[in-house]
Amino acid sequence: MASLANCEILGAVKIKDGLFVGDELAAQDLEFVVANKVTRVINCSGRQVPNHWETIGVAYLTYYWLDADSQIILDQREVVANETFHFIEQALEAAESVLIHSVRGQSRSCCVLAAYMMKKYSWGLRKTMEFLSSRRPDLELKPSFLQQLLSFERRVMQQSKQPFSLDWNDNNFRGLECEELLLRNTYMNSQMGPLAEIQLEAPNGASKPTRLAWNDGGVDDRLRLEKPAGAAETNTVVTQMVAGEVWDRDAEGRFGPRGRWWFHDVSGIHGRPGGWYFRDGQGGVQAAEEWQEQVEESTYAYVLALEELLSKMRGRGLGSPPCGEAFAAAIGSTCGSGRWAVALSLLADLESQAAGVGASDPESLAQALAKALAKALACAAQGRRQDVALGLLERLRQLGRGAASAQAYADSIEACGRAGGRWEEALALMSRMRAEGLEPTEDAYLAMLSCCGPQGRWREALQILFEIRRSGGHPRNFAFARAIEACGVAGQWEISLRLLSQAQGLTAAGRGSSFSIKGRSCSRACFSMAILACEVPGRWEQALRLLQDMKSSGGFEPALSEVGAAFAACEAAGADLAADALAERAAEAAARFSRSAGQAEANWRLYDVKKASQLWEYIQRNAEPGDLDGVIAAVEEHFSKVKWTKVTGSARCAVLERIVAESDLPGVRRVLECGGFVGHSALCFARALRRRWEGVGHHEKNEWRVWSLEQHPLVARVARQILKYAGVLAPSKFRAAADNLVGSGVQVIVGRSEAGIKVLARQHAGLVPTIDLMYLDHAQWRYHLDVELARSGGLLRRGSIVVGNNCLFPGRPLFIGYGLASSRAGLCHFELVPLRVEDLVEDYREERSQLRVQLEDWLGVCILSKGCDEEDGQIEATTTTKTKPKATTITTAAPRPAPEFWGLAEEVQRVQRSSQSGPVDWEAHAARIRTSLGTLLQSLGVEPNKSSRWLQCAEKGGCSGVHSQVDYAKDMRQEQFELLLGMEDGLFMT
Ligand SMILES: C[S@@+](CC[C@H](N)C(=O)[O-])C[C@H]1O[C@@H](n2cnc3c(N)ncnc32)[C@H](O)[C@@H]1O
Repeated sequence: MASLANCEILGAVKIKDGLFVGDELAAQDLEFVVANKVTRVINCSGRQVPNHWETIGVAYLTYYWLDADSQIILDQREVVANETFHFIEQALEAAESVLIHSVRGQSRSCCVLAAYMMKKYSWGLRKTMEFLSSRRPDLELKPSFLQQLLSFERRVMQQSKQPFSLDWNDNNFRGLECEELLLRNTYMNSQMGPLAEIQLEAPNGASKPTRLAWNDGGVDDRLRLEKPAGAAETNTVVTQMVAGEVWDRDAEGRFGPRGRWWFHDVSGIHGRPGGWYFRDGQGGVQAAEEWQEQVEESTYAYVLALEELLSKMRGRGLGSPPCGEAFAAAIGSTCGSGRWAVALSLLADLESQAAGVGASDPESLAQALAKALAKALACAAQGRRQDVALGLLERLRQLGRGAASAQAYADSIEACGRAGGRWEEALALMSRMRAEGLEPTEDAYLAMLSCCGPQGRWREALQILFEIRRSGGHPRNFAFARAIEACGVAGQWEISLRLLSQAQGLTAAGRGSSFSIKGRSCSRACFSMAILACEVPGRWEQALRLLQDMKSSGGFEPALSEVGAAFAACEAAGADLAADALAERAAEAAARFSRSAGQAEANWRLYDVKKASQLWEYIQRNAEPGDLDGVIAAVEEHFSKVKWTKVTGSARCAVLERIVAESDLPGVRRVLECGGFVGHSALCFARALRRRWEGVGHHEKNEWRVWSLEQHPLVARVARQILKYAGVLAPSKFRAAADNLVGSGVQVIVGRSEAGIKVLARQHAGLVPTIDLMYLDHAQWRYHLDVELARSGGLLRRGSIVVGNNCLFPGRPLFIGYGLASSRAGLCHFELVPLRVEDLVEDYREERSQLRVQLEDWLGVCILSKGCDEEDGQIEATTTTKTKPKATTITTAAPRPAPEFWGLAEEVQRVQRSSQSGPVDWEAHAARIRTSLGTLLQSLGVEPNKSSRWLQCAEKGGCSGVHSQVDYAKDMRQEQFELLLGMEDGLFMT
């Protein structure tokens, strides 16, 4: 008999009297609505399905949710749960009916329905889902909705005054109200029928009888369980059969109760042998290492399965080795999927078992614990959780008997690197490892080099190359690439080039490396790092030659970063010689090169260049030359009405201009911006600076300046054209340094921000700090690092203001973490300025079409309380000249973002990366990051400052012109980021 689970259910399904759940067909079925007296509808898919019957008086509660894992349905404050609950109850009290629908009626709507049932009857989630799936066997809740329901269950249980019913057989059903009793009986009856059978189909479609096949034939042969026969074969049929209480997907991917245990006849999933198996009392087999794969999709199933496994293990006293091993594997898979809290509690559990008196096999428990700790440590390193990793290493050391192995140290060193190049701690680990009699492995050396490279620790990096050789090994390309990077960052370009030729010899000898750096092969990375090493010192001839070698001898097509760095090297040389002609020639050389490199063209982000050029044409058509206000208005009009471009936008610029206008004395006169793009923010700075300084006092004192750093040479060229058209481009022979002002204006510096800052700092050496306002609007990883570069390079003073854009959307968690850490260290005052901005994002449904959304963003504002102009033990003087004031550099360790911020940064990175290759659901991302950052900040007692002094711009009319009002987030319900599609232009500011 075909199981009901195989049926496709169309239309509405009755859950109980007066309550229906359905799909889009049900939503438009007037006959159904009238026949069932449906007077209220909860539309969970307002974007996809219109409110069909509003016009005939049906009341709607509409939500614009996506059927996506990132969608928040059940918010922590229970706004949605309460709203829907009362909406349903009101209809039922009036003996009318309610339809809850989405597009397919299987996920969003069922999530709302489940929350209602749980609240109404005080049922646990499992029981509710069992009931719902008896009514709607094709239930297919998104895993994250289940997770939200799980949290909802916890909250409701805490608040509930009456006991929760978790099971159909709990004893309190006798006292049930008539309605609930009816539901119980309905459910029990449904279990007598065909639903009890779960039929699985073999891949060829033929029905396959369920069968348990133990790989060891039931003889408890661990070896055969570990590596079953046929494990190497691909496409081996995996029979998954269930009996009991665990919820999971079936072979067709349907979610439902699949019994009390998973039984895998695992003879290799896609050719991948299974791992450790846990054999339960009834002879079931749990492939613990397969968990992650199996349950990634379903956190709920995961947690249930884990609980089940644990209680079984506890029941059995964890006595036998397979249990301990399975425990270790479970911890590994838990950490691997980022469920730290679960993993750490598992570890604590295992530790207390191991420490317990009378464990039946303490030796194997200790081994299992060591294995679990090591596994968790490796996962912590991958997850950039240095804090967790070092804690775990310590616990391994305490276990003794070599538990803290060389690999554990290597993983810990890697964690230091991944958590932001914490090379000092990594070095300390290296020495401790040696002190404990452990020889560093190749992994440890490579991890150490990964710490040193980005931090410019070139001496340490060379020392490691030397040690690898001394220990009889051969440094591979990976090691060379990192060492070349370290030398480059430290300005040792000549050593970088020498190392590159050694690495090339290595590749020629066939001793390269299979590793990769940022997705590129290491031999390619060696070239890349060497070209970057030429950027700051302006070694443009070498850079261009390397580009050629890279292609001719390496066979690699240069990408944007490499061509851009060569270009910037040319520009830096041009700037040094104050010769436009040279810069022009260098620019041509780089552009010619990019034209000849097919792949480079693709990587050149021509899309950005095209948009920038379109904007430039629009400005020429719509603004007069020399009319700064007119040019800014044209940029903003183009942004809001014609095409979205990644400019700062007027709401944010209003705040920036206000900062320039109203900053405390001595005031903002010199601005450094990272990420100039077409110069929109630079234009706004120029306008505010002009207003503040021009016409004030003696003309020499009126000068102001903006340095705009932009890595994309072709975009930077467009920016120069626009700035020139607006009449604010600095004269061409304008020196970058601040000591020799010869007029006000904006100077565009081409190249990576870190290079630009170093060039400025070098030219500026020996002078008082000059940057009054630093604006960060480029790559998220660079925000805090560039502030530190500017600070340590002597560019920032006490009272300098640093503003980071996009802190909430798309998110700059590291900058927030850095701001908070600096503020705690007494180095600055930090605040988050909330803004409600309208943005256009590309619609994920129709590629390249645009979606207008209103969303919240935060500007992170740091006001330095200590600059590099201050004498205090942390600062050392470097140079003094007769005519110039003392210059200083800071030698203290930079404040670092706390580890929790790194995970969020990864998340932002993932989304930004995927937006480069395809459409992204930005609204869902906005909602997710709002929740995660909000929760994190709440735990730190921080919240955006709604009464920030920088916010009242529009109200005061302080920043005239095109700005519309800055309306900041007051009502957090609005954070659902409703679509403003269909709203009239001009209603919201841009
Ligand atoms: C959001 S746009 C800046 C918008 C600009 N502030 C405005 O209002 O028009 C970011 C720009 O940063 C540039 N960028 C990204 N990473 C950079 C880096 N490390 N150094 C310099 N520029 C960078 C990108 O090429 C891009 O043009």
